[in-house]
Amino acid sequence: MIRAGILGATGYAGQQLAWLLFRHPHVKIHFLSSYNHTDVPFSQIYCQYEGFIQDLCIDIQSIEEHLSNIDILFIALPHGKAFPITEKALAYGVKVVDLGADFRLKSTEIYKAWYGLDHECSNLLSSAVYGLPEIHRIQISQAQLIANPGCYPTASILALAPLLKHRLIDPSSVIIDAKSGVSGAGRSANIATLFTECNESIKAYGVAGHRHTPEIEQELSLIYGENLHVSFTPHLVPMNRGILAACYGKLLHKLTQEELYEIYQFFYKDEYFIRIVENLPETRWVRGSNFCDIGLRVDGRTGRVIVISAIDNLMKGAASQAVQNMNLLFGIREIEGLELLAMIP
Ligand SMILES: NC(=O)C1=CN([C@@H]2O[C@H](COP(=O)(O)OP(=O)(O)OC[C@H]3O[C@@H](n4cnc5c(N)ncnc54)[C@H](OP(=O)(O)O)[C@@H]3O)[C@@H](O)[C@H]2O)C=CC1
Ligand SMILES: CC(=O)N[C@@H](CCC(=O)OP(=O)(O)O)C(=O)O
Repeated sequence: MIRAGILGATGYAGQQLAWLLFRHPHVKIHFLSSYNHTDVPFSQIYCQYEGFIQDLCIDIQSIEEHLSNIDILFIALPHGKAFPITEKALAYGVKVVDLGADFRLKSTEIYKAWYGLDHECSNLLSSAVYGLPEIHRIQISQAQLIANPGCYPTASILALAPLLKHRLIDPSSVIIDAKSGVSGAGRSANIATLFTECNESIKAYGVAGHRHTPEIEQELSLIYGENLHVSFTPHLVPMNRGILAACYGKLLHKLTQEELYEIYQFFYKDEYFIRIVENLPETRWVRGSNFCDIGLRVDGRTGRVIVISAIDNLMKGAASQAVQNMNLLFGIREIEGLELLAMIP
């Protein structure tokens, strides 16, 4: 059995991960940790797990003494909180999957510019692998430290990768217009995510400055083979879960929709979790699952292609992608524990 610990299990991403690991046939949860709910049963914080996950949440400060008893540590903490514990866990030979952003960006200057924090573990950045299995599968399987991607970057990169890999669009023309459910903002109290502040309303935020922009650019530049910039605008929509990304690019050659569908189907032909769909994706079709659904349309009038992708931000955008990465790290079936997950329309 793989012995796992979760730091930040009481957050939205952490609790979703706890449930996936609890049901995983090869995993035993060794500890769940919390910042504000120490010694409280997990099932009292998330009552849907009553009768299943009864563990007491341990104090985040005390987890060092548990490192010798686990094989993998999942970190689901706010940005800037993963540094010291990651170093300690790796020193114990524990594999680490960080669901936050602390190891996603390869440049410490870019991290500082977008997160406003000094990077405390620049020595680990060259060995950290960006955990998007459909793009970096081999590197993930050989890594010790995985930087689990952000939710918007997961949806955006998967939607645009075939177009940029095959150089089918002008890289300077890329626009990503994305919408997220409110759980993407986490469980901590925040006026912007109060029911009355975001129900029955849609708003753009982080315009021309959202911190997922450099993450998307870093990964799309790698795929394209040259540095590129994107315009990325996220929106908060009044639903609990889900991300829908509409990605635009100017086609460099005349291609029909059918030809582009064939290119996408071939690009993702071996990917269980990517579904290329004729009907445009909707968040309800991927809710509770690790799927990323992708559909597209060619606008012959403007010469643009519009690719739409949908994921569940707490699943493929966070927890189930972390499990997919763990499966690769331990050489077990990539879809183990992730197939037939409830899809709740
Ligand atoms: N929500 C999402 O859709 C996604 C989230 N992520 C990333 O996952 C990580 C967790 O996000 P999410 O679950 O949404 O966040 P939440 O705010 O819901 O949870 C944060 C967790 O961290 C703990 N915590 C809060 N403050 C501190 C602190 N100062 N020091 C140590 N621990 C602290 C909380 O403990 P307590 O409950 O006891 O307060 C809780 O367990 C973040 O890095 C986020 O960016 C990534 C992709 C998607
Ligand atoms: C709706 C909402 O607020 N979403 C979050 C993104 C959540 C995510 O993917 O997070 P990390 O990069 O923080 O891990 C945001 O825009 O900041």
